[in-house]
Amino acid sequence: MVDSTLALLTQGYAWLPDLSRRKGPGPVRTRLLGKPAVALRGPAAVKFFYDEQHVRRRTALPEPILSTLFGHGAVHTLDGREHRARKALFVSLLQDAAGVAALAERVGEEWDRAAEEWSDRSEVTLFDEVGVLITRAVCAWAGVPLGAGPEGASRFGGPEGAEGSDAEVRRTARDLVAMVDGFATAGPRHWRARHSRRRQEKRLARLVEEIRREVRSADGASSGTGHPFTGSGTGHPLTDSGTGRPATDSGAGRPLSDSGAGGPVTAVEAVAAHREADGELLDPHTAAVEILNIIRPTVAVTWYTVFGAHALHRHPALREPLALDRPGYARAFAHELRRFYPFAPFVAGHAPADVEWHGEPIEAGTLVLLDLYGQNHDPGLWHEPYRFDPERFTGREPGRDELVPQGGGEAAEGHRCPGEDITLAVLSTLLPRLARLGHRVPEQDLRIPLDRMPTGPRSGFRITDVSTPRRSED
Ligand code: HEM
Repeated sequence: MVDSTLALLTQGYAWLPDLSRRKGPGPVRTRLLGKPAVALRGPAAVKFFYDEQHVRRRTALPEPILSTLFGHGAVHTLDGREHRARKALFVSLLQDAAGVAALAERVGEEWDRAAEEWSDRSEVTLFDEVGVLITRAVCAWAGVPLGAGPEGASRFGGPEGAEGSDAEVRRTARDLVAMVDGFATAGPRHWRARHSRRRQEKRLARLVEEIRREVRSADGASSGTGHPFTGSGTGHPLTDSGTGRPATDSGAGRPLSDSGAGGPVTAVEAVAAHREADGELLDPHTAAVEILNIIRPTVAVTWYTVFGAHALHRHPALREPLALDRPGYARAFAHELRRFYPFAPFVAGHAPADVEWHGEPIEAGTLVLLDLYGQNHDPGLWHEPYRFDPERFTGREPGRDELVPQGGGEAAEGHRCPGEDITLAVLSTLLPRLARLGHRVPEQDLRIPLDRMPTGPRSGFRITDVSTPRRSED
């Protein structure tokens, strides 16, 4: 059988749908990186794929993807008990309704501040600016200091003054975007991604060590009992867990919202305090990897925001219900953006033993792909799948394994993305603002190349003559 690695790299999102069309219905057999592979799609395939008897993740992700997108030792690479213990940390942090709402509110405030500034500029590239404003919001929310800024001076000696802060926010945004942008290419974008990841991992590992030192010394000063990080009874999650449960389950306070007892607990503090299935803290490097697995994909919502601008430009009639905040419409629009536009192409794991899918044998060691992009455009599941229509989702939520841009199954049990609430909340905050933003879209290259991964409008979506709703009323 022909190896498809080159075809994947050159055709991008079109590769698997093309192969499926050529081979007809049913699983698609091919080879990737020299190994036998089979691609599946559809709600029943989602159930099959997310059963660990059928698919395991540990060795499935190639080194170039780990060194750019996810990080070595990331939750994405774990199975079984180790995965469930680590995943509980993400689920408790990222599916806490108050925490999600607090993040979305911050993103909205940053947009409002930025939009005022855009109106003083002759032209703005939306992709760049949205990346920066989400970076600013998510880092403040997660407890990642970026020099002095609205939150005040850094505990960790970042550059002082608003200018220093702005430069650092932009540098960090560039790194976070680069990690996503360079995972599926062999050229300079890939090396930039590796470099960005190394820089951010180093910095965040130092932050974790510093937080742990601070807590140890505070704990020593207040109680003077026993070994730090093991049940000192101070109520701080870093010292109070020791149970193998994630710190945020300890009752020490709700993550990311002011608990009133023991003060707010940030995502960074929760990761620093998290204990693995064996009761051990994460080593600082892995903790840094997982902090990045919270802030990097939040910044990746930039891609969908720009797709939102593209959709509104192509379908101006959809602007009004968004701008007027018709109940449920922004969420429906966000679902349709995630279905229609290409982002994650597929997810992959290995068959741990000889297994069978609908009578088709899948040999142990076979790479099993779940075709996310293909499923989101499957005419058997979606009427006119290549038509952008948010009304598909008005008045109804998609089925668990039907719409799968961020994986399928249950987030708490399998590898489904734990960041869907955040993705939807951030988009539901930004899309109505985007629809209300006065602007012009000058002549530019808005094509979205399917052979580039990840992709987006080539121009980054440039806008001119920006006016904010308040300004235009002045
Ligand atoms: C831009 C929107 C996003 C897209 C397209 C996306 C897509 C995905 C996909 C396809 C997976 C893999 C599912 C699997 O392996 O079965 C995943 C996993 C993950 N995502 Fe997202 N995601 C997004 C936003 C977020 C956000 C906002 C966060 C966190 C704040 C996040 C955190 C994670 C984590 C930690 C995992 C690993 C889960 C595990 O292996 O158990 N993602 N995401």
